[in-house]
Amino acid sequence: MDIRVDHLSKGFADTAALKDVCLSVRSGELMALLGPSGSGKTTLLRVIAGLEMPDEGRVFFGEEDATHVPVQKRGVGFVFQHYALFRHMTVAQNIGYGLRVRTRSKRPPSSDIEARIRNLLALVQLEDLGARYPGQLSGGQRQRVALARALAVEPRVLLLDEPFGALDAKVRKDLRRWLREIHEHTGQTTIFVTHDQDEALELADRVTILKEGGVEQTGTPEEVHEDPATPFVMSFIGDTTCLPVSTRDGALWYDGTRLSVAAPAGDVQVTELYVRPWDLAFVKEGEPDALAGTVAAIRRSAGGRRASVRLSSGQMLEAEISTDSLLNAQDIVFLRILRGKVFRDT
Ligand SMILES: Nc1ncnc2c1ncn2[C@@H]1O[C@H](COP(=O)(O)OP(=O)(O)OP(=O)(O)O)[C@@H](O)[C@H]1O
Repeated sequence: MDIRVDHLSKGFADTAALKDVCLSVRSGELMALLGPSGSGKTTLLRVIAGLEMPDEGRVFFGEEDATHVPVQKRGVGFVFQHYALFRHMTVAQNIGYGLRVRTRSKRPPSSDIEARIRNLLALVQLEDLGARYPGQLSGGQRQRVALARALAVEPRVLLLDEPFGALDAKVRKDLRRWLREIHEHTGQTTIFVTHDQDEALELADRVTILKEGGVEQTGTPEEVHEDPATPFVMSFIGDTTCLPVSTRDGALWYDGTRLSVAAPAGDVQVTELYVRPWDLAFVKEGEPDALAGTVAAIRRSAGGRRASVRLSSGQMLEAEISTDSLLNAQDIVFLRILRGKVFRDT
């Protein structure tokens, strides 16, 4: 089931939570909604679910205009950060609940429900825990039960709002991998809210980045990482240093040094160059395009090691260094910018 959101706006009192949001989620796709706190991710998910009515715009489920279809009739499955399982019911009863409460005409036979529960327990790798109560499970196991329960009713779309948000980092990582595997197995159209860039990039087929209620960019993890559409996306996805630069003689200049990064075409005079830590090279003194600086600190980062370099202008620049680098704090270094991004309207 593909989902389309067309020019959606939603306000609360004096807050514009969503501003003219357009979004298409393809059938079978895992789409992440990524953005900082308050950017409108949950509101967008709730409007898609039918838990919130938009002020303007429409929501389509396939060809059907679902904007005014009540939540119970949309065929959506939810998992929230703190998903309340029924404490007095076993895991198996929790998973089967949505099927058992159906009206008689729509309820599958009991043996089919039992078989479905067994399949779902296997899918979420909790085969042996069907008889336990939620209070006897870890947080990660509980979220897996919540997902099985959401899948039990065969929803047209699965909506996940920071489902692993309350769990510790190691469990989160395991569950991420696991969710990806489940998704590959079920092919269920899924929309996933997170404020964690790594989670979005690792899990999703495509990512939509929201800022202040508006869509900044939708693209594959590679697209938003390698070709960010706006300075916000560039800074939000991965570390970035922003340098004020000017254009002269068809080149970019920073603090009197002509850089070897190509200047944008057109008449941009003063602009900003966004540089990733891994798009810098340490070079020898005297190279014409090298920026001189002093290493202020060296620290570990997720992928290796980073040097914080104070350029002679006073500006700090983050540069990736090899794990066997002999660089020390206070060393004088020379950096060449290999690659950077200039946005036209900054
Ligand atoms: N029920 C509500 N009443 C008033 N304001 C609301 C309500 N729900 C959301 N908002 C406001 O709308 C904006 C978007 O909120 P939303 O929860 O969608 O953001 P979010 O990106 O999901 O944030 P977080 O990551 O912190 O959950 C925020 O400014 C929030 O304060």
